[in-house]
Amino acid sequence: MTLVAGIDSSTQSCKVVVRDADTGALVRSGRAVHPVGTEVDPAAWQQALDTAIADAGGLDDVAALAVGAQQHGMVCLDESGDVVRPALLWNDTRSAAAAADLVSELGGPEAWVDAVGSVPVASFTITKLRWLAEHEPANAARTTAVCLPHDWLTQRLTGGDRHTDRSDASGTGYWSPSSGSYREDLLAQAFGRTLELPRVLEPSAAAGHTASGALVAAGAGDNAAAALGVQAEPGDVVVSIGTSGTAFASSVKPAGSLVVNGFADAQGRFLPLVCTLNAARVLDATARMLRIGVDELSSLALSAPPGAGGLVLVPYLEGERTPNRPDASGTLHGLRLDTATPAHLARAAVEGLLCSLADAVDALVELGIPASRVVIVGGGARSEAVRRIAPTVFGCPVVVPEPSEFVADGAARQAAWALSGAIDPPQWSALTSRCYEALPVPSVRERYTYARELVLDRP
Ligand SMILES: Nc1ncnc2c1ncn2[C@@H]1O[C@H](COP(=O)(O)OP(=O)(O)O)[C@@H](O)[C@H]1O
Ligand SMILES: O=C(CO)[C@@H](O)[C@H](O)COP(=O)(O)O
Repeated sequence: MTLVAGIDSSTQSCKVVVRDADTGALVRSGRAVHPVGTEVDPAAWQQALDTAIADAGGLDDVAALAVGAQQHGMVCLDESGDVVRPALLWNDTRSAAAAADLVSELGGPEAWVDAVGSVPVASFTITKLRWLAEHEPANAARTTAVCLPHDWLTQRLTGGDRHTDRSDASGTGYWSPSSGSYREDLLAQAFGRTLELPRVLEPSAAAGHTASGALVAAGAGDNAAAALGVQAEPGDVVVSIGTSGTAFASSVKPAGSLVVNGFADAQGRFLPLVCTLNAARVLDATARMLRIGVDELSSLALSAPPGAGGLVLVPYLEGERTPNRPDASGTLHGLRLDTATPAHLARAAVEGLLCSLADAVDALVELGIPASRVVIVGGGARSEAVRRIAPTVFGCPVVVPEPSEFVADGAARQAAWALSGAIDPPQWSALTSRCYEALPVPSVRERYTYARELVLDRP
């Protein structure tokens, strides 16, 4: 049996899966936690990767591997290749003002959509580089190269040159998915000069080999890797409920808007995507407030009526990216004596999270992307309340594949693809999924929209 490995170096943890290259069958897996915070020393990702690999029983017997990782994080390197400062992650909002400046300097948001498919917000690497130039001139002066979390880990595995792929390059703000080339002019405008950038590999290319001789594939941003892992069908919109909430779909042509990020995918196509800052951790935070675990939160939520008696949680607990309100906070709206119960709060948290993601799906639909089904993945998809309430909020059937680490799975599938030399990725066994259907409850979204508009412009 030929083995391949996939790595997911995501916000909260590092996961490793080892799979059969031909069938995709899971052979073994491992994981390790990442430090908390929006600024992380990349060495901590390396340590977590080493621990996760050991937990998975080592990778000496794998023929190929690939890294999927959280997008956008700014890893600054000096001329020796050493890290200049801790990486600023996708959910670090300190560069929000820099993002606004960059948008107006280029002539407005439409100019950015034309240039790179997306309007940069604080998550995008280019805005972090502007922030660095303005706030840490000594660190900026030392920086000669910049790369992303998956690029950095891939280079650590190969010991060779730095590479990236189309999907991750498309989240920088200085690479154009439609032309397939860097916009070094935009980088220079943002940072004051250009920097050494990783070479962008095609989806099935090799970045190099590990010391033990395993092929290291191009890797990908985590959402693009998840798209490879879930093997979604036309008409499916994938909604990932991890630290971030994302809604995305495969597209044969570039597709971005003022709200939708027009990313590239990891199969040579495109991945229009909407991302929120607040997803699974809305459930974590609510469970913490109630001093219960997430499973009990789920049971409580299901014990309350749809609409939580009018109680609405607008879940902007870390500020928000879509809509772009970096300084927003969360709000509870509609609290009354009869809704002041743990069950109503639990229901409001699940519904608020899902309404925010339904807004994200709507933004894709407005771009002409079909959404006949929603496929939910990520840690939050393990919640029974999320699964059962989702179709009432999304207004369409919701498919939940049997829980798996889809980012790591997609990276493993990419590794098998690179190893095979074939034109297309291998067709692995179909996933076992369950479909949840329920009548839509439009009043839940109507009330959420009302509450959201009330608080949108208040910090
Ligand atoms: N059964 C569950 N119910 C609700 N949330 C869950 C459940 N299991 C895991 N989670 C949450 O999922 C999140 C981790 O999801 P994951 O997709 O691995 O995130 P990331 O990739 O961003 O690190 C955590 O916040 C965790 O609390
Ligand atoms: O910024 C984005 C997408 O644009 C996020 O989706 C990050 O890629 C982090 O992903 P998770 O760790 O939440 O999976």
